[in-house]
Amino acid sequence: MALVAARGTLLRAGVRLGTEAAACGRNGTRRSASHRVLVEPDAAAGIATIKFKNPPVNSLTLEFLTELIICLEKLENDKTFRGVILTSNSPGIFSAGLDLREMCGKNPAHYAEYWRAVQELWLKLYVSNMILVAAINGASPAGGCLMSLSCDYRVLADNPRYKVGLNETLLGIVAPFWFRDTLVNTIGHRASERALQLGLLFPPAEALQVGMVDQVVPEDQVHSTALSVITQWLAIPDHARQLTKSMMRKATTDNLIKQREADIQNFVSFISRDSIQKSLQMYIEKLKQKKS
Ligand SMILES: CC/C=C\CC/C=C/CC(=O)SCCNC(=O)CCNC(=O)[C@H](O)C(C)(C)COP(=O)(O)OP(=O)(O)OC[C@H]1O[C@@H](n2cnc3c(N)ncnc32)[C@H](O)[C@@H]1OP(=O)(O)O
Repeated sequence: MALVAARGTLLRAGVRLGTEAAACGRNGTRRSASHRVLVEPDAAAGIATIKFKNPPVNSLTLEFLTELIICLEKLENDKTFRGVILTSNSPGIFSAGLDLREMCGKNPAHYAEYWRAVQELWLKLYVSNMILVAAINGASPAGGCLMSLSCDYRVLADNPRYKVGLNETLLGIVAPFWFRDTLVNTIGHRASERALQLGLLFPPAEALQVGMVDQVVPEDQVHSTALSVITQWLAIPDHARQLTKSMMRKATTDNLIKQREADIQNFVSFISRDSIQKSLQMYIEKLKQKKS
């Protein structure tokens, strides 16, 4: 049902599915997946690199989310690809997380459609049968960080400006339980409690220390490191690795699946509150003022 909704959004957005299907195909040459998602397939290696291309900051707009979901689904169904690297086409910004404009000044039906797409992306990433490695080549707050936490391994470029973390409280909003669970599963309960309450954004050395990322490497080695990690993981028999991943992660995704509609309703009523709308607007203003 979610994918049908996602396809509906794409068609409304004027994205041609035929073009996108071709883009996630198995040719060894670089192709453009859609407007916002580039896929570089290496069929011989069984690895595809997905590059986010939603300027200026790769924020997760509904259209971008939808394109990512469909692209991941196509790769998942194409047995050529056993590993995927997620990275940004614009070094400096991995992803600014959820698009604030999707959560501001819209109607409840829009918020519901948007949140369903956010849930769907997380579900696709978190229990993917493929090996997912995040090559984090830029800042990655909130939803951007969630995407990387949903991968199997994270490589972060060593640049003090590239902070990662779930900073929702700084916006006056609350990370939902499945964001929390993803973080807890990665860095443990105590570190998550502190990070979530304070909305901490960790620079590379701290991110490594707390376990938000698995490796910090010089900026120009992020992709090659991700590639060599995937190559190591590819040596493990797929069925054993996949069943183990599922055993580790399924309870967390089942928890959302069984209360998915309630989670959407909760998001819609929370985000529609006047006080939350004001907080978000103030935050957007602060981002604008930072420039002037
Ligand atoms: C019950 C559950 C309820 C709620 C849960 C909701 C969960 C939400 C999770 C989220 O993901 S919320 C989003 C959190 N994201 C952020 O806090 C990131 C904010 N952005 C930044 O910190 C910075 O923009 C950056 C570090 C990513 C990049 O910095 P820089 O390169 O200096 O770019 P600018 O700040 O100048 O931004 C350029 C441009 O982009 C706009 N923008 C930035 N982030 C977002 C965003 N998340 N959504 C939409 N638009 C964004 C920014 O306003 C600028 O726009 P201009 O029009 O001024 O050019």
